[in-house]
Amino acid sequence: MDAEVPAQLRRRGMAAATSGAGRCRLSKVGAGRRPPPARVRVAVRLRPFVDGTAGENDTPCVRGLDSCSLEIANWRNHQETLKYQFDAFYGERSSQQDIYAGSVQPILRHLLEGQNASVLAYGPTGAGKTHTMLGSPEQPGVIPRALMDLLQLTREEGAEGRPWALSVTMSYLEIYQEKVLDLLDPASGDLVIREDCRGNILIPGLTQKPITSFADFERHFLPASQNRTVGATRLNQRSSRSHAVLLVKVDQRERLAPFRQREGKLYLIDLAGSEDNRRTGNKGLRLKESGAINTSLFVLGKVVDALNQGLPRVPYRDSKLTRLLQDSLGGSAHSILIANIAPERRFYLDTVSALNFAARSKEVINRPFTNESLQLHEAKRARGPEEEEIGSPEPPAAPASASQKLSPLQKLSSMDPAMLERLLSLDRLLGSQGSQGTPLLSTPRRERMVLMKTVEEKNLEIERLKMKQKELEAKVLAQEATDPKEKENCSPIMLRPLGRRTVTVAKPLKKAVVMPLQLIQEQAASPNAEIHILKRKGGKRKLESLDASESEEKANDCWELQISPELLTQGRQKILDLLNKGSARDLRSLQRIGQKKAQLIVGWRELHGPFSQVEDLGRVEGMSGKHMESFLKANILGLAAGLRCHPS
Ligand SMILES: Nc1ncnc2c1ncn2[C@@H]1O[C@H](COP(=O)(O)OP(=O)(O)OP(=O)(O)O)[C@@H](O)[C@H]1O
Repeated sequence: MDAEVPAQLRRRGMAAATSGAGRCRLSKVGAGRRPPPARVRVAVRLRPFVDGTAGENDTPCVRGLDSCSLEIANWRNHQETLKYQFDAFYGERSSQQDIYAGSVQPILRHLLEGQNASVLAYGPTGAGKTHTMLGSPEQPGVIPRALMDLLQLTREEGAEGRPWALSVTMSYLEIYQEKVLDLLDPASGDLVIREDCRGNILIPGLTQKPITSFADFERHFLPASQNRTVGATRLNQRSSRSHAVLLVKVDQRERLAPFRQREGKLYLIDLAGSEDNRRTGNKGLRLKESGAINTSLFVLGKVVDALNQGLPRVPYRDSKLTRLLQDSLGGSAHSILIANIAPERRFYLDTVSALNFAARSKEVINRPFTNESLQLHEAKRARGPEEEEIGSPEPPAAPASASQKLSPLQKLSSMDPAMLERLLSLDRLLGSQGSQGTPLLSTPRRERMVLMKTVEEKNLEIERLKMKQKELEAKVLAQEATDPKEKENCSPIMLRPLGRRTVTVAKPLKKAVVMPLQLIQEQAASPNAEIHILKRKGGKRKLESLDASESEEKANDCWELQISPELLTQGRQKILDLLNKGSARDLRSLQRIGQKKAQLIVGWRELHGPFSQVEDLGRVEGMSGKHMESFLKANILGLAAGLRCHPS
């Protein structure tokens, strides 16, 4: 959320909000009835090109099809688009009132029935979350509109002579790096989330301010938002790197016997922007923040998925955000997730991942959108402007309908290489999920199991082929090594555990020389054998004695060639098994893997399924190319040495 709340929101925002809220259709109904379990509804909002972002020929890479679906260009096949289906889709011409009236206002009445509700704005940075939630003085968003409506409703329902007395309080907090911080009392530090015996979630010590009017709300909300601004300036973009949570509680007390009490909670949440660190290149604090953001968004995805699929276990406790929302997501609570997306081509990847996060279903449509755009333009010209107006029955603010003409989609063929590389890695990721582009998170359980099994079988097949190839290579090289001419220049390379102090080392050969298997086994039987690596000096090769660290450095470039293919494969397999089956604790037994990395690996595995090869580890957050290299070297050499000394 942009921390700065426009000053005019105070007056103009209130007036504008009133115009929307004044026609409030809320009513207090069905109190006391047990409601059916509610799933999380998902809406997508596409923002328009904002000032200065559209190039001369810029067209969106995503467009609405009707009030529930949209399509996005498929970068892999320009003749296809990907169609996504949601509970609601709001196009670029939709107004703040459309989103509020269509997706938020209907759930507010449940608060007066003693039920909870939540509205979450999700999406990449700059896609319009703050605009949707807070808005501007001219276009107030969900927060001012909902507050205006709720306050008006509670005034009416709690008036003298009515059976219930109503009161409203507000709290405002942020979740930053898994810490719960009170924005109404910034000095209070990290707060604890607790659950009472009835399953209600509480934050002891969190400030609650009674509010009876919108002016009251602003009096508390504006300075609290300023608190966030200070943090944002100091910590660089902190505002978009925390989840901002506004909690509004409606308490009801019956005026006459039996003096019942009810409480309804409304969470209005501007989530931190979702991002991919491999693309942003985040380091240090940014990386840490991103880790926390991605973890909590990932858990939120799992929670929404579990609720919508009716799974028996919902992983609320896996992050502070979902723990806080435990009694307001699922059960009898009413929740709406608004995924915000941007039309610009540079956001294409973020848009695809936001849609995959939010999607319940997706299909590929054979639609050559570039041709279609042309036809549309031509048809437009042929029809003339008047006809075009008549042919567009929807009011401008309404979501796109199937009958409406579709705007042309952005051509993705002229994509820059960096973007292409990012897409390729996303594609590999989706490919490794065996999903053919279907988000695994949103795939029904049985289907998911079948997919996982297929992927596993394919991976095994690949592994078998790889091993065969290595064996063949080893055979060829072994023949070369025994060739008398070659023998003059080469001597077998031996490997010993890294811990040895004195070793005989030479510069790695350009040509790999792999010992015959038999010889390796003989050497393995003697654990004290030294490493013999040839070094070329002055055109001749000679053996030199160096200490272990120097040998490690010298052998850096071709360490894999120093190990027999069999040992290499076994070492890799051992690491792979550990990566796929080990707990976070087991994973820490690997070199270069600390507690945080171990947790990230477990998280990645839960999201994407098993690693198909050790190199997949590079997809885990924080595993840079360099880190991967040293990880592989340290672990494979160590394990291979262990295997050689203790062959299983
Ligand atoms: N529907 C919209 N109509 C007009 N302008 C919009 C719309 N959505 C967003 N914008 C504008 O786009 C810009 C970025 O939007 P916004 O700040 O809401 O993004 P955000 O997702 O909250 O980003 P961050 O995560 O960095 O806070 C702002 O200038 C905002 O006014």
